[in-house]
Amino acid sequence: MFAAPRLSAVAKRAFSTSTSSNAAKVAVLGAAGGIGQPLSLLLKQSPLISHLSLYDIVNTPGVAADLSHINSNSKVTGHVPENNGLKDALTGCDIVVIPAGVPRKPGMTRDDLFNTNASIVRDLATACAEHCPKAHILVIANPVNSTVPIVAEVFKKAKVYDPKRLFGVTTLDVVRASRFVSEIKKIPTEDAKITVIGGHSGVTIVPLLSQSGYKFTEEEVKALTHRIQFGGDEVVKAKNGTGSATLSMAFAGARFTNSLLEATVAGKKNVVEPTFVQSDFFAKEGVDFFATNVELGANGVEKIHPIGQVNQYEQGLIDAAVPELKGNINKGKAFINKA
Ligand SMILES: NC(=O)c1ccc[n+]([C@@H]2O[C@H](COP(=O)([O-])OP(=O)(O)OC[C@H]3O[C@@H](n4cnc5c(N)ncnc54)[C@H](O)[C@@H]3O)[C@@H](O)[C@H]2O)c1
Ligand SMILES: O=C(O)C[C@H](O)C(=O)O
Repeated sequence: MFAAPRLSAVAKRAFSTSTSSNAAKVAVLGAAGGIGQPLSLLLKQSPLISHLSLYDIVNTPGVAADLSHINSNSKVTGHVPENNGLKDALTGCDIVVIPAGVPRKPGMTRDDLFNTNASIVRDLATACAEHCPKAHILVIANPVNSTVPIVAEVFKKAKVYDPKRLFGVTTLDVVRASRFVSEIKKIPTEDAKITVIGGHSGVTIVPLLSQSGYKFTEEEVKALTHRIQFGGDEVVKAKNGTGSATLSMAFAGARFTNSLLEATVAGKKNVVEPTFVQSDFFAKEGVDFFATNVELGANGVEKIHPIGQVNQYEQGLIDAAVPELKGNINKGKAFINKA
């Protein structure tokens, strides 16, 4: 059973007066996949979506027909590549969520997915730049540290890049951090708000436990940090060759999409989510994308929150993350800008 999305009073008000002008067209690209299906189910419950547009290279007509029987108010359409399917899926979109791409198997890093997923994301981004250049693009496909710069470069080439509208979805890292800390501290998850910064792979995932308001032993900090950084591997190992996190990712992807809808469609203020966006914290080191808490507004990124105070251990984590991030980001950029 999937949890219903959290609806704020603002979203409920928008629902009660729902018209097409205060609800959005949202596309999910890769909608028939392990993440795509449960994510689409969760999004079907949003009163802030008027049209849920599902695209995949296979099986979306069936997924769309199934979801379309749910008696929430959004229309659902399914699209495959034939007959201009991608164009129809994207035209008029306000938000595009991209979980299209292959997942890891045991023994692989996220970077090992680059060879397959870079071209999938490039081609989908090219279509977005053409058919919905003003849409907010939410990238789930791994390696996020490289696929987000790929989308940026494609949009730059098409002269439609707006850094306020491009997001790497790193929500799963804070969802995990909250759950893992709540288990150790025996507190409700809503009281375990953990800031996670950096990127979305291994050592680039940097939890700032010192900012949580809780005290941890040195041993707890090391164990928790490792578990948050490598939480994805736990799932990949347990799934034993059949994929990576899908259900928790769908939950996290829906949380981020719903937050963006609340900020962009319902006009809610002070909506803050962690996300991997263009930012200049480490521009001097050649790192122009970085995940931090970001306030979302009508046009996407409203305000990038500062990293805040970190302790010596966390500074060491940041120092390890930055060069790795630089390599991942440059790899994505080079893929688009190669001769
Ligand atoms: N950002 C994160 O936190 C996070 C978390 C979990 C997984 N992921 C990543 O999300 C991606 C998807 O994972 P999954 O488990 O859903 O995989 P999956 O294989 O179950 O689903 C991927 C879907 O993408 C579709 N697809 C492939 N090429 C496509 C194209 N050109 N256009 C449209 N659709 C296409 C496939 O047909 C498939 O239905 C992976 O890259 C995975 O690593 C990211
Ligand atoms: O671990 C993976 O490959 C998928 C995802 O990035 C995750 O964090 O679960």
